[in-house]
Amino acid sequence: MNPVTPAPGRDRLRIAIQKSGRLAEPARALLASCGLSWRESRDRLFCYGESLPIDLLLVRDDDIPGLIADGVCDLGIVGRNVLAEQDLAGRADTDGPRFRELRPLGFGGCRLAIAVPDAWQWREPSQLAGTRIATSYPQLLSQWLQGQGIAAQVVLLSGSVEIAPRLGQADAICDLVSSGATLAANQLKPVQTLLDSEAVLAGPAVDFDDVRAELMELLLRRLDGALRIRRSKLLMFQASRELLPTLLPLLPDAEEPTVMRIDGAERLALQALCHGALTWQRLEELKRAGARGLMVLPVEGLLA
Ligand SMILES: Nc1ncnc2c1ncn2[C@@H]1O[C@H](COP(=O)(O)OP(=O)(O)OP(=O)(O)O)[C@@H](O)[C@H]1O
Ligand SMILES: O=P(O)(O)OC[C@H]1O[C@H](OP(=O)(O)OP(=O)(O)O)[C@H](O)[C@@H]1O
Ligand SMILES: [Mg+2]
Repeated sequence: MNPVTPAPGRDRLRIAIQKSGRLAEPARALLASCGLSWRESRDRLFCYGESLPIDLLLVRDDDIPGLIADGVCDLGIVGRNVLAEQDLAGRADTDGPRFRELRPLGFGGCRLAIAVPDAWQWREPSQLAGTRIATSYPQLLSQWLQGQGIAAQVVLLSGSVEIAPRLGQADAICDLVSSGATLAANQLKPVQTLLDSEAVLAGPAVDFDDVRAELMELLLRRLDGALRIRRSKLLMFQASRELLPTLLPLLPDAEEPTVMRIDGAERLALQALCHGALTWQRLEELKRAGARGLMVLPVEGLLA
């Protein structure tokens, strides 16, 4: 099958994902955890859905919004940063948003931020007036500058934005930041976040009116289950009965725990499905409140 021709009759759903890069592996793993399996084409650009009529097209992440806009693909997994930038870029042709963010997916987390040289005494955004700001995100940056009423020059660079101030091409930059290591290595500091980003499942702003609507609904249902499970853990511990009123409020994101008596004693064994992050701090808090033998287990599947 030719990967860039819409599927005949539109009886299959086609999802664009990154071929290689940060989002490639987690995107495939997430879709696989929704029960999707594929047969890969020899050129490794197209994956034919075997378990469901849902195919994958493997592309550069920057191409994903355009493929959705052109109807070549129905959905895509892409960073919110790329989607939002290209949505703004295409607004001249349409009245409202061209794309819809269907689900945030919990990976590829980063932020689009303005960074200035370490030596700057940063106080407020108005200091950017009259400066040159290098970025690969001209639309998002221009929109933010306009909202702030700041007149600055946007210098468009496709990569290696962080070295622009050292090369004298710009005074400040606007780029993706995750750990902050790249900024630090270039003697820059982040001063203003424009967008918090993560990978999202994106689709066109308009609804499908054929079998793709049902396929998308099925996929979203499975995705919601898979995402919920991904964050869920089974917490097991023991405690004496009189401590329950102290311990249970420490588990606000847990479902009603299962409570079992141990050998008729006053000690209880509890297991609770927790949907929030079970950090070391939370476990230590439970221990201080009298929980013993705390154990956290991954959840492989869940059928309510
Ligand atoms: N340092 C980072 N940490 C976490 N996520 C990031 C980071 N940098 C970028 N991302 C997210 O991952 C997405 C893909 O980044 P990647 O570096 O793989 O893209 P790319 O080099 O443009 O790949 P492609 O070859 O597909 O064009 C970004 O658009 C962003 O949403
Ligand atoms: O805050 P950090 O953890 O350092 O991450 C931020 C860097 O990561 C991304 O670049 P990437 O590593 O993908 O390099 P590239 O942009 O040159 O592809 C991004 O463009 C930043 O440069
Ligand atoms: Mg790219």
